[in-house]
Amino acid sequence: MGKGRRMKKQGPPAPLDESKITTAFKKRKAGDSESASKVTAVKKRRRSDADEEEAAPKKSALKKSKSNEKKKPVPMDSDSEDDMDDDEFDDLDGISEGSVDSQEGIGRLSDLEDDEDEVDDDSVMDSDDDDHPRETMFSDDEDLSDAEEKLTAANIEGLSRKLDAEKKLEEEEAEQEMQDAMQTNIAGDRPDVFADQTQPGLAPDLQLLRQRITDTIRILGDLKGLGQPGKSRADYVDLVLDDICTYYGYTRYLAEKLFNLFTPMEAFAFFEANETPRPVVIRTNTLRTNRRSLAQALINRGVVLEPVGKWSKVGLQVFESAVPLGATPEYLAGHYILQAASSFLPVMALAPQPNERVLDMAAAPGGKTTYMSALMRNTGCVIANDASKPRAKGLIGNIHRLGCKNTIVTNLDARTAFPKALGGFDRVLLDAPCTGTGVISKDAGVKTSKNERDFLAIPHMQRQLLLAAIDSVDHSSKTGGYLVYSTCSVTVEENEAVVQYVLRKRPNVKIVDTGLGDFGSPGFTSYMGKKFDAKMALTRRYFPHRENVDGFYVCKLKKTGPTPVAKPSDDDKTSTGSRPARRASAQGATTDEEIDKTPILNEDGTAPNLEGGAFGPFEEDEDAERIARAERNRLRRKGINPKGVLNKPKKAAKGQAQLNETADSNTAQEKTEEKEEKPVAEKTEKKEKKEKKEKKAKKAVK
Ligand SMILES: C[S@@+](CC[C@H](N)C(=O)[O-])C[C@H]1O[C@@H](n2cnc3c(N)ncnc32)[C@H](O)[C@@H]1O
Repeated sequence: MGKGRRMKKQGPPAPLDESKITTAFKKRKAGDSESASKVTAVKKRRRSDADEEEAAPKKSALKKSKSNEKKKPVPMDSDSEDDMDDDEFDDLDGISEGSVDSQEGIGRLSDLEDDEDEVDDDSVMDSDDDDHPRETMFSDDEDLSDAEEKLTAANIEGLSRKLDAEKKLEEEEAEQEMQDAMQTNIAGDRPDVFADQTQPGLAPDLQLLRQRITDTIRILGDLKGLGQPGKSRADYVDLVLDDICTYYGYTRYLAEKLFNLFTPMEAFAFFEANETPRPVVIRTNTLRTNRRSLAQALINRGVVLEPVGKWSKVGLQVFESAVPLGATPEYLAGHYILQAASSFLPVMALAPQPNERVLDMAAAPGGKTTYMSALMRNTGCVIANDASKPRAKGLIGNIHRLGCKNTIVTNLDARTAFPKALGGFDRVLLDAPCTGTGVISKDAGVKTSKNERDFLAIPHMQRQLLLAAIDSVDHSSKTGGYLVYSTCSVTVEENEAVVQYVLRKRPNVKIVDTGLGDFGSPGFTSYMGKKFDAKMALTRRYFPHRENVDGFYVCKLKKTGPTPVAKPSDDDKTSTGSRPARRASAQGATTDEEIDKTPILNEDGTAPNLEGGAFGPFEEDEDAERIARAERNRLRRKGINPKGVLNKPKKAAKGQAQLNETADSNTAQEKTEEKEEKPVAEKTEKKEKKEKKEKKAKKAVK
């Protein structure tokens, strides 16, 4: 499967099978990928030239603008909106809608108002029966398909027949090549992957390394048949992990964590997918235009695109562009935003409705805020919060550019600000700061920058934020009462484990269907011996190698009852209380009068067991102890006696301080603001080493 072909469609793929993965093996044979993409680009160019000839009468108007333009691979100002520079947003501040009107192509754009009846109906709804997945939420998309298919046909006509034939041929060749390779490998009955490949003084031969990875993975799939006598599964896993680290450049810690999420074969496909960029996608801003008009305008500028897939009514996948997508008049006029396809999903799951009161807890740079605002048709109110001031500025830039008028930006730490400052929302989105293991193709730095400490500190912050999110929802909302938790990470610690934690702390929430249909895979219901809530299967996971989108996790929760008003001592940790209750307190009413005391029952009608922390505040000590335990284990693994290194009485407090600091800065999105902090034990180790050195030096002097 070539890169271009993989980018062509983003719909739900067939379940991953071995043949797909073996094709992936082929794709990244040393030096292949670049030439493959070039070939694809050339093919596309050829294809679109042919298209132009075929569709000549239809496209005479388009041809004029296109004839002298040579198609180029999508140039952009940034990979996606999530990665935009603040400067870029600042540049947009001075641009008014009026000023854009004088620019090229605006004749078409000014017609948009007449097209009101054609504006894509991109509204989304909650599932009627929360516990049972709806048939599909995408069926109404089909109404548009006629018009859009014509448009797409004008743009990418000819992609099909000729390409299909080429594709078939390529696939047959690939299959044959793979078969040949497998035969060669299998022929020497049990491949000896442990034979030393290194040549003294030379860097590892990447091709040999790659071959050994594929061999080892194959052996792991049939250890009995292909394994060497005396070698265990652990030996092979150890070897393949070492090779993965060398070949792809991961730390051993992260490679192992990611490897453990999949079968060895699938893990390889995941690591491979992280080496290639995901398709470029733009989201139509339906506050300003509709997808058809936008596509037409961009086609006129030489952009090759098509609808992203049946699952979205507003997404356009861009294959090639003669112009930078972050600088077209349509972009500047706010007709679209560069936004990764998977980041549409949390908003679609939340399904904000017109006139609701919605909170976006961690909103910058605003891809999801502005989508929510569009779904609400600029009615109601979206509170868009972000703890980072520079990022909040970018958020404001996007809100202005996209014409969102129902949005208020706040710059608060959502862990403590909500619901204290504001609460009682109909819906809350928590698109949490995370380690970014789902977006390694965009930020390869994640491969080496995320360590054990991050995987404790970041989930710690995520748990705090999610409790605050739950407490900010009005369970009695007539239209909502929902919240969505999402991350762009694929690790269990940041996803299912966080949700499991809040289910224990807040029996007044339950997991409901995301409404995202079959796209993606169900969340894990167990992992490494840990069992999660059975409904965790209703949460959705998205992977680069399965859906060809950024890795993402989406969980939708419904608040079923009030969060009791916090005890005064709890207030500073995590404030709680529903809007009616807090309003009552503010008005001097006794909370007894106002609080809905209807007991929250289990699904089977029995009373829940509230012992062991239910409705408790966020437990700092519990987490600090968790961190300290992990630190002790880490030291033991290194052969260091933790007792000698860690100062017991101080460690919890230090661990906590360290946690909070890390949580503030150490996110994938804020990597530029990251501070280098050394863990307590590391610092102590260094100090000890320094002292030893000094002693040695003194001895030497004597
Ligand atoms: C994944 S990004 C959000 C992306 C955004 N939802 C979008 O679609 O464009 C996470 C954001 O969380 C913010 N953040 C980190 N800690 C926070 C906190 N304690 N309170 C609020 N926001 C926080 C970061 O500044 C970052 O912008």
